[in-house]
Amino acid sequence: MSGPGWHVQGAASAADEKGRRVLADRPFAAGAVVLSDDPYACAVVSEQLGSVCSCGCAQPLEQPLRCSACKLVCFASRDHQRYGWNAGHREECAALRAAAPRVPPTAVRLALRCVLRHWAAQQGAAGGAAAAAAPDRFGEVLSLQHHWERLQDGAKLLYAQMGALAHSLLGAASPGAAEKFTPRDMAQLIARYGANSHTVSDAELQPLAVGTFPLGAMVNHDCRPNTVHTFSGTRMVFRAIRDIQPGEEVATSYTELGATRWERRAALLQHHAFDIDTPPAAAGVAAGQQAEATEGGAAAGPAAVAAAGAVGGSLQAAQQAAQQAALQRLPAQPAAAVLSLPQAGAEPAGELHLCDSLLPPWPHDERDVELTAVLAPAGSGGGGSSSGSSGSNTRWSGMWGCLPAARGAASASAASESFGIDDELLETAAEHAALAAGGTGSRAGLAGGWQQGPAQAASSEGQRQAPIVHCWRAGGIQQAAAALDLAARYAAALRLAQLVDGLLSAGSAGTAVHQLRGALAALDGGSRVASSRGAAAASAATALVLGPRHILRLRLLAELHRAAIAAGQWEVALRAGQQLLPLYEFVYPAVWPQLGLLHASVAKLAHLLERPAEALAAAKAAARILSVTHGGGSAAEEARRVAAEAEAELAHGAALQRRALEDVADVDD
Ligand SMILES: C[S@@+](CC[C@H](N)C(=O)[O-])C[C@H]1O[C@@H](n2cnc3c(N)ncnc32)[C@H](O)[C@@H]1O
Repeated sequence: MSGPGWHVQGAASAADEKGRRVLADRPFAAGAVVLSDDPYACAVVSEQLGSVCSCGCAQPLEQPLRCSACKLVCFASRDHQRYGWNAGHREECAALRAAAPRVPPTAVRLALRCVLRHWAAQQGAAGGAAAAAAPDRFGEVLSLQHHWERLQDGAKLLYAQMGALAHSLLGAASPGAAEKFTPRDMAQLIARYGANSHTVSDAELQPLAVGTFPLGAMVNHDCRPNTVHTFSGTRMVFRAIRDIQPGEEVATSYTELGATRWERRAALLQHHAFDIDTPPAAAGVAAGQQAEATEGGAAAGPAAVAAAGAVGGSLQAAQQAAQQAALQRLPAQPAAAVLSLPQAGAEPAGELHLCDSLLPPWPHDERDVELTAVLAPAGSGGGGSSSGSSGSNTRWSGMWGCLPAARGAASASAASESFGIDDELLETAAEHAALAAGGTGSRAGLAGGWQQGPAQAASSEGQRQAPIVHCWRAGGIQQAAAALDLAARYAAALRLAQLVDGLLSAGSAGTAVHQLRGALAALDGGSRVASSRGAAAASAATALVLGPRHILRLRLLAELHRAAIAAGQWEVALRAGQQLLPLYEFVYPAVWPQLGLLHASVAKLAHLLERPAEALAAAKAAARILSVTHGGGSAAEEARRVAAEAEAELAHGAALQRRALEDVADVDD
């Protein structure tokens, strides 16, 4: 496969896990379109079915025209409806009616559209109509990797259940197609989407649809990508975010870059079945060598444990164990001590895991030290374990916590092997898939792959999970009470972050703003969560605070910015946005959609609040970034409009000031 300025190269060998890749054949300057692709099939995400056209254009609707038969999907106009009907909705409509009143998950609807398109192409070919149609790319879709053999049991079960559902609906849509495709075929097609489909989003990164892009899916992942993809309608466009040289691999990011390395690793393992920290595949590699080989070179993580285990046993088993640990965000070293966090109402209490380590106890990169830094006030006696300071605070060490994903599907492997799915499981799978298809994070960047499946199902259960907060400090934990106090504030903030979506959709944005501000103040050493065991000691000991670039601070500020806009609290939103900008500059490439959109949001807020100098600076930055990431388009135009208006306001203000000065001079004369 090749195109103007690029070609797809096959895997170097059978052992080359990266598989096919896109290579540049000529230089591409920053901002240039490298390649683009139309979807073979796409399906509007469940929560947008009433507000986005389902003819295949994914256009937002002002006056939705609902299909009178299935009463589910909508179209932009009669023309779009006619086109959509002939392009596959006729058959899809029968399937949707068969499923009513339930709405099949997005992945199931996408699988139906894909198979129905291929079936129609085959029927057309059989009827001699092939010449009129574009070449059928279904073979390219089938060439995408489903990684079935590497999937976790829970993922296999979910895909098997969705496959069974898709097959039963295919029977209603097209009995002929249902004879050709088995439930297993449908399950493996859906598993392919797990690693290869993309969320079609609008300029603001709001999800509209999910599509399968056979060429777009050839672009591999890199945590330091040289392209970014955005959408023009449903067309997926990859643009260079820096100059690309001939021979260089074209890469994008599949995962949110505003994250620690171990979070990115877990997300890529979960959704794309590859490991960015795979130990060299040679048995007998010493754990120490492994630690040196990790990016950042400082921490022995699960990869090192895997290699150590491999010395005496199976390398593959050790790697799998390491990957399981990575998926659960478990550090390699056992904790030196585990303490219970104070109970928060009816919620499970949570734990603090204390670790004797200077650096994060996972394979990490140099940014992660900043993203997890904990500071102690200078002179408190708590600092000095490492270099670095912020204001009067000095580096104490690090803290990172999460609400662990719920587990429990492990016993399901037998069912998934046999596809003997009972109705109750099918129902659960559909619900999980609906959860997965809805509300996923284009807000969080969704740098690519459709974040779907078990992770979302698990993270929704994660709300009821007890937080685990890891804290590390070299030379043993001398100040457990202070660590416990900060960890309690950390855990409370994690729980709150899980509730923000619910508060916003319940119309309680003001409450979300209030609580988020309280959480940020608490993490900066303001009022603290009382710990029965640690409060007294902590107040006497060092009051630890989060570092200025801590990942939790970034996430809370992003939520505060969003909630304050929803609440119409412009001052709070502007301030949160301005505090967030340097953090985004730290985690994202210099040219990246989230960064451009945040500058644009800050520009609009400053403009609204009549602060033209701030508006102008932010609008110029937004226009510069968005004209690369979005290739101009409405988002960059809007930023340019704000810049022009702010400039005019500044000029007007300067003219008024000049005139006032002249008037004063006249009076003096
Ligand atoms: C969207 S496909 C990319 C095309 C793929 N290489 C192929 O041959 O079909 C995603 C899959 O490519 C592989 N992949 C992508 N980026 C990778 C990376 N940086 N390291 C290892 N494997 C990668 C993984 O198997 C992943 O599930």
